[in-house]
Amino acid sequence: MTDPLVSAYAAEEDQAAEQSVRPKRLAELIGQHRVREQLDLLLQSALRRGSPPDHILLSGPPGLGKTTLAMIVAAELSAGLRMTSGPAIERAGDLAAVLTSLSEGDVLFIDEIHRIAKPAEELLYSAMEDFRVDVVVGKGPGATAIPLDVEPFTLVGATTRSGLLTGPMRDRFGFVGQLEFYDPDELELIIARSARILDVPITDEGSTEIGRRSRGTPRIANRLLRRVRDYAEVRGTGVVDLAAAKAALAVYDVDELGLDRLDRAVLRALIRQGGGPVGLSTLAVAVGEQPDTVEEVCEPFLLRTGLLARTPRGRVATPSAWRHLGLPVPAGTVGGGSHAGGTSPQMPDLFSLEP
Ligand SMILES: Nc1ncnc2c1ncn2[C@@H]1O[C@H](COP(=O)(O)OP(=O)(O)OP(=O)(O)O)[C@@H](O)[C@H]1O
Ligand SMILES: [Mg+2]
Repeated sequence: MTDPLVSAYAAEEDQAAEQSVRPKRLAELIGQHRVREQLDLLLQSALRRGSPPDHILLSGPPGLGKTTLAMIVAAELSAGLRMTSGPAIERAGDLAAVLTSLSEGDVLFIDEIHRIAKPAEELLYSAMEDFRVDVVVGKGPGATAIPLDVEPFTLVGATTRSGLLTGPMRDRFGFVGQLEFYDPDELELIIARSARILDVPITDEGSTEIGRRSRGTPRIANRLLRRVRDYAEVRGTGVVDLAAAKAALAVYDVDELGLDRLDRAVLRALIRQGGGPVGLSTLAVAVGEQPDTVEEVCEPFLLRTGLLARTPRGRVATPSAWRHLGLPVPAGTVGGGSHAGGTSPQMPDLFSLEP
């Protein structure tokens, strides 16, 4: 099972806690400079023209700010916001009801848009392109399609798996923003900001330590801040400082790189196979998880930190992975010439062990 403490997926506790610390405007957003700049241009020009901007697709691993950005888009446009998700739209009729009730200029946010049902997806195409939907009334030979107008709106779609989107769907977005993992210093700023909002006393060393162990993910950073605060209140001085951060993160089994139990299990499974290559489905079985979770949540971060590499024949553990787990790097096994092309297994850690 995914470790609830460092999992990038939102737990129930997060949902309430996240509301208060969510940045509300583009200017408040920390990090994601590229997407922020691109969105700023898109929204400013739409505001000047006085018409809704192109449809926006946001993609990236869980917890990096897709929902936050969707809310920001609506706020920057001073537009109404409707929120739904792919899995919630089971029938085309569900979607038609949402679409025809939109007001001019509204932002419609569809989370997990890659999981929308096929008939609904096709309805969405015509709504996105022509602001029109055909609603089928009746069944069998007597069924008729009634064309209905949809007010001009902006769709903001979010996906953790842009690779799963169909071509026609992807083509209908005028802007695709790819969210990236955050650097430790950006996470440090996010933690300091959240601490201010939550009225948690914190030192610079405290936010640095939590930031570099937050797995590149603001959701995890905010969650670890709450856990270290608990520790500081119960066993420490009440201040989130370096000592409290180190002690609390040890209690919660968050390692030096912020890897969670599943990340470590993946690395161990690879290493048990001599470092790989191991195929995704075999790897998923070995760690008792869904292949989707391994691919969506674990791999992006392990790739980013240079602990895992993808090769045409499967996933391999890099020498950094062996070292991270405290194991000697076997000569010639990993880091040898076993996989052609791709990333060099010798590449340095992007997140080094030292701050
Ligand atoms: N750039 C940022 N600056 C400050 N805080 C951020 C930023 N991005 C995200 N956060 C915080 O991280 C939390 C998670 O972000 P959000 O819910 O937007 O992630 P998500 O990408 O939608 O995740 P999921 O894929 O699970 O839906 C938010 O509560 C927000 O407070
Ligand atoms: Mg979200």
